[in-house]
Amino acid sequence: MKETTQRVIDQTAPKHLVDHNLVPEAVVPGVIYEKRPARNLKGEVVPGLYNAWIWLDNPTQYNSYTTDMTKGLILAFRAASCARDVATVVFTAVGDKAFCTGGNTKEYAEYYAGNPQEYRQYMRLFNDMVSAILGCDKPVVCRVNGMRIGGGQEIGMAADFTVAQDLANFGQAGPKHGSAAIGGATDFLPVMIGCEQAMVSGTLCEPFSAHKAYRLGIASQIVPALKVDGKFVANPLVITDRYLDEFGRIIHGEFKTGDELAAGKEVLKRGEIDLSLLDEAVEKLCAKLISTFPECLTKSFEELRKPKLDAWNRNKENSRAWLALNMMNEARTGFRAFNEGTKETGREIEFTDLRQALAVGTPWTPELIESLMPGAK
Ligand SMILES: CC(C)(COP(=O)(O)OP(=O)(O)OC[C@H]1O[C@@H](n2cnc3c(N)ncnc32)[C@H](O)[C@@H]1OP(=O)(O)O)[C@@H](O)C(=O)NCCC(=O)NCCSC(=O)C1=CCCCC1=O
Repeated sequence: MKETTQRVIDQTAPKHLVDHNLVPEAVVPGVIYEKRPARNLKGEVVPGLYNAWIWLDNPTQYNSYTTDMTKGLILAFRAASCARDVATVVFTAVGDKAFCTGGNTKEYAEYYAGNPQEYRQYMRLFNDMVSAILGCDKPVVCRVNGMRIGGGQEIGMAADFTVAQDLANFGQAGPKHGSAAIGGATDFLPVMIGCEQAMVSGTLCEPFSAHKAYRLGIASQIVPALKVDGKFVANPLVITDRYLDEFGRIIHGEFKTGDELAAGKEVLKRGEIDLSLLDEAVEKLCAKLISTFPECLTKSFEELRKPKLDAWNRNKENSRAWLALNMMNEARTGFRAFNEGTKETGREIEFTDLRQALAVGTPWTPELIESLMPGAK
């Protein structure tokens, strides 16, 4: 820093700063709040400036968020938002398998199933968590370290930027597990990728590869993460070397099938995952962001958030009410099926059995739900 600027700081900066945060410090298991020194475009540390790295830390359950973790995230985003010395928030998770696969299905199945008034309270926290991301006073970069599914995709899309390692898949799970993707996905997806592809993602629950997410506009950058024989290679399970098939359909970013897939799996087995390029890309983006006027940057991202924020604010209260009541039947069934099922029995219900029962007017009774559980005779 120039000496003259330092002198002005010494003479005019207040000796005591008012704390605008709600709580002095929040330590919630499952969420890590870390301040890392910010770097400039040359990669040098900038003294006195930081990026707040907010980590989901529940890797054995694919970084799904529990009720306590939603509280931790609200507080962490609030802390980062208020911290004068924090320039950018990096929102990420521990490990290389998952960024987040949404709400904790064990908690959903064992506590909230059949308990709509409790789930309604939970949804207040969930909504506040999404709003805390969308309302953060700092730009938010989602560092996608692994799959981003269900509510994980929703809180990830609430961020301003998505930078992903290319083995990560992106998608929704709701209609397969007894929910609707109305925790943000139905608000954000149409404005981010258009109504048709949003419909595909939000209803069919077939994940997009990172390459497809990048092409459609869910991610602004993807980087390779698999190292084979010391060299980074693109996700070998995905078509990345050609754009069109013989009929002119886009196949770039689609998952490989058949022999090509089998060969891809062999490559995957031989490799090791290295997220250093992901970290480099995230640091570079953070460096670009601090190389701007702070208020002009803030005004810019506040305006650019509006299409997502408007849709979210329009729908979030109704969505909360609907999701609470849905815990009485479809969520109660779907989340229990995922929680109680196994690889052998499957973790989803036989959807056509339920549809056949409802088609002849069968009411939702505990017996109907039991009969639908995977493995039920
Ligand atoms: C498709 C999957 C994401 C990944 O599948 P796969 O790669 O086959 O891994 P699994 O063996 O299924 O998972 C590994 C272990 O992690 C546990 N796990 C995974 N996700 C969760 C979760 N969300 N909560 C708790 N535990 C989870 C899994 O049980 C495995 O552990 P185990 O001990 O059993 O070996 C697949 O995992 C999957 O579909 N996961 C569930 C996705 C999901 O349904 N999420 C909730 C969606 S709904 C939601 O998030 C909502 C948000 C707010 C609004 C309302 C709402 O519904």
